[in-house]
Amino acid sequence: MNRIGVFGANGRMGLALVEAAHKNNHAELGAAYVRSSSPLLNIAVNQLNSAAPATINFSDERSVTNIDVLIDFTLRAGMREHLKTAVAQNIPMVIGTTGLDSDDMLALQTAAKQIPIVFARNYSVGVNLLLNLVQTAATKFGDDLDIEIFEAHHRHKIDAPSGTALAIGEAIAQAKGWDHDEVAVFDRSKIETEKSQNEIGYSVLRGGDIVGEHTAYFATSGERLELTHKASSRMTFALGAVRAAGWLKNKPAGLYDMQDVLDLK
Ligand SMILES: NC(=O)C1=CN([C@@H]2O[C@H](COP(=O)(O)OP(=O)(O)OC[C@H]3O[C@@H](n4cnc5c(N)ncnc54)[C@H](OP(=O)(O)O)[C@@H]3O)[C@@H](O)[C@H]2O)C=CC1
Ligand SMILES: O=C(O)C1=N[C@H](C(=O)O)C[C@H](O)C1
Repeated sequence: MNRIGVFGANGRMGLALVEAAHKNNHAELGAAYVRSSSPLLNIAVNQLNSAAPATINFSDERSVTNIDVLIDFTLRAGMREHLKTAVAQNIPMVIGTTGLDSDDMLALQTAAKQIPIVFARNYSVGVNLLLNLVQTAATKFGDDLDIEIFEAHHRHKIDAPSGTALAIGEAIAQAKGWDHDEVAVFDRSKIETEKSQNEIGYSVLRGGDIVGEHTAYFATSGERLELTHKASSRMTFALGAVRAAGWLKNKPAGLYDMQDVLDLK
């Protein structure tokens, strides 16, 4: 049995991960961690999610013991602290936190020299298939092509564009042989020229309880292809992350992603 420890266990994804780990036949929820200052410490997890085991209380993230894989879906600062814990204790890690900067990515790469890490900006099967489909679309149209990415999420999401939108854009840039940082356009309000075809435009909606929607548009003269993924439950991401945790056990140190887990490369 894979004993899973979930950081940020009181968060939206944390509560879904706790449930997914508990329900998985090959995994067991070992611990549900919250910050050391949290008022939830020692409270039963199933008071917040009735599908969680009655036997596990929220515990202090500084006391990680007897865990096979750690999962982190928190925020940048939390992820950095949790990464240090995983490296210090030599525990494999699954990370879904988005909104990371280049320094955070460097920290992930450095840590992955010592422990195996799966880092994915989306743990759904559909989005990981989409990452391959957009590469085909980007290369099969001619040069007369405009590429745009739209994403929509719930009102609580703080990073924008979403990690998934950026992953889609990076996959397209890679297929086109472009440097993503040079072709990404996040704001057109100050641009007074026509759109270049060597760019990837991003747009964002935040509202209500939208779990996560992404569309890549391939618009050419005379036709338009729209590739859309819609997540309708956070449990999709949580189940994917628990699947990644099972895949990660006994893997050598290295930085992996969900396409490795799903054998989509
Ligand atoms: N890769 C994927 O498939 C998916 C990724 N995500 C990503 O997961 C992340 C979490 O999303 P969501 O669950 O909606 O967010 P929530 O705001 O609901 O939860 C965030 C959690 O992180 C904890 N946290 C925040 N900062 C710290 C810190 N410095 N130290 C320790 N713990 C901290 C919070 O604790 P507290 O309550 O005490 O502040 C809370 O438990 C986001 O980055 C989101 O984009 C989401 C869905 C799918
Ligand atoms: O914050 C979310 O909710 C989500 N975040 C991820 C992202 O930034 O792409 C994945 C998913 O779309 C939900």
